[in-house]
Amino acid sequence: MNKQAKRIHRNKRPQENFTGQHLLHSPKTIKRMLAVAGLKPNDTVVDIGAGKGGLTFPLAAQAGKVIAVEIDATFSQLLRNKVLASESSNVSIVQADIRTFRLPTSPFSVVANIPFSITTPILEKLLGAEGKAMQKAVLIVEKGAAKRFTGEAPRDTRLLMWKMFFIFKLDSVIPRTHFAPPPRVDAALISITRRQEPLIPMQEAKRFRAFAAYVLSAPQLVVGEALRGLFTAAQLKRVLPEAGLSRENTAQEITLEQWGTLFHAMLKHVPSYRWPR
Ligand SMILES: C[S@@+](CC[C@H](N)C(=O)[O-])C[C@H]1O[C@@H](n2cnc3c(N)ncnc32)[C@H](O)[C@@H]1O
Repeated sequence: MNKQAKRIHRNKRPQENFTGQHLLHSPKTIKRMLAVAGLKPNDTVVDIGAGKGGLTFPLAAQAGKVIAVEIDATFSQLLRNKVLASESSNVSIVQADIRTFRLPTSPFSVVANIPFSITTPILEKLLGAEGKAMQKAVLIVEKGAAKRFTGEAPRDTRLLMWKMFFIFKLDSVIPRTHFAPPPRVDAALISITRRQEPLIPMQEAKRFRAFAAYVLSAPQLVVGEALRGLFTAAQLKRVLPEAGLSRENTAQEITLEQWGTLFHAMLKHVPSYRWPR
């Protein structure tokens, strides 16, 4: 190694912990997660990234069945030993990468302190087609991500699409000191609950996202203008009041319910060859 390489090597920051092994050691936070989850004795719950079982065993005391998915071989073995030593016959340990694990096909919930670095792939999995049996997720995520997911009127079309099917709520901020070792950022507890009545049909998710991208391509544009390429002037006169919008509202002000109404209006009134793709 030459001098310069040596200097770079010495100055390098400690390697980022991509497996996010920040174990939760706060009984208060665990209790709060259980309260938000509101599990019933017959429920199936998936613990993503079970670690040493800080959440797994409290979950097993409340749910019918717990599936604990953990990528780390040492943690998985430790969990198996804990299951053998305990009375928790309702816990299955699966050593796997959550990204390739097959989700249950009958109704289930998720309660987990997930590795922050794969938050998006986890949400894509849970909230997409594979997660069609997922009823509710109670998750610890990075605080910044939690604020973004639970903010009003998102401009991110994927998040907007998810919100047609799920209600996102910020529960509480969790200080980094509740984890060992503490992560570099604070965390937050969120819940994601499947809507009883989705705002748009499930099979239209992709089409909705294209519609949202079209309308939000200029978020500060007033809706009358943003929708002019799709609806005729006469249609807009009826559609906007139906959605509770005035011409002066901007595209970024459209609420979730209004998105649903506008999308339904497009399906009903606009010929399909003009739908955004
Ligand atoms: C933030 S820790 C949570 C551990 C435990 N649930 C707790 O709260 O104490 C995240 C856990 O996810 C595991 N993990 C990381 N990447 C994973 C993946 N792709 N699939 C499954 N588990 C993963 C880590 O090994 C770690 O145990």
